[in-house]
Amino acid sequence: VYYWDSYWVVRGLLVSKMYDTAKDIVLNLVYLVEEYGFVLNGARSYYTNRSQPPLLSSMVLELYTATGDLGLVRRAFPSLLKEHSFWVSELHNVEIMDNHGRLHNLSRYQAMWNKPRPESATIDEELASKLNSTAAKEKLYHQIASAAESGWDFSSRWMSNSTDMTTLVTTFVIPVDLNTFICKMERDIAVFAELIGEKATAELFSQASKARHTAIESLLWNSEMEQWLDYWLPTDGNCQGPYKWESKSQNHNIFASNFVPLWLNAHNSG
Ligand SMILES: OC[C@H]1O[C@H](O[C@H]2O[C@H](CO)[C@@H](O)[C@H](O)[C@H]2O)[C@H](O)[C@@H](O)[C@@H]1O
Repeated sequence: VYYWDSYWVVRGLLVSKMYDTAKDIVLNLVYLVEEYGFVLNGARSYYTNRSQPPLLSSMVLELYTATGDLGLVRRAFPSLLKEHSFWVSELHNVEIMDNHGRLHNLSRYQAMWNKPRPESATIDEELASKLNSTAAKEKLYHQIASAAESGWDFSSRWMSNSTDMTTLVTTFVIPVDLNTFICKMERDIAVFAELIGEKATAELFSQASKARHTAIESLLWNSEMEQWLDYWLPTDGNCQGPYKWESKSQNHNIFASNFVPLWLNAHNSG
């Protein structure tokens, strides 16, 4: 099982009316949250240091929409809350102040790893051999694993120099797609909370989704290009923030991820 691949697998299974199989995949992912606190990149022991683009709530929603299985919603609900905590924890959260002095919270990818990926150790060591110090190599391994968490391994999206993989700076990028997925997760949790009668939680997550939507529109939207752009933090900092937003820090390159807010329709319903 791979995390974000499962989203499309589940959609395919639902189209094929294989509801039980789709549900079992979702329950496998729920189990990973129960066991590890987040959905692993994949169900293998060497993937315990990172997740992947968070689409579990979307899978639960697709299943509920197709089958009306409220039992599944109840079963998955605590895990969705737990997964949300993981994505807004100190590890992933960054505070940025906009031009009007308003503080926003957005998330970035960050693996808990600074060694070669066991599944691709030779490739990673070969790349790191271009660097001199152990510290520089460990930083590179950390950035490689974080890029793997993004599911975009490996895109120039995460590189300061698009032709040199040793310049990966994944953890310094605030990604459009990740924040859209979390915004949708918050909206989905609000819907589920309403369904199971948890009014206070529904209100909390509806507010959280609106706040992230505002952050995405304030910091990532580019009105001249009419698309959302990844935002780059200064790579010489410690990445804790709060950072002061600067228009020059938006990445003006065009990636499919710039349009993810359209795909999820997150721009309309906040
Ligand atoms: O289709 C599964 C995934 O395949 C790619 O990434 C995976 O393989 C990498 C190398 O073995 C590994 O380091 C990474 O953590 C895995 O996720 C692909 O880039 C992913 O998008 C995809 O989900």
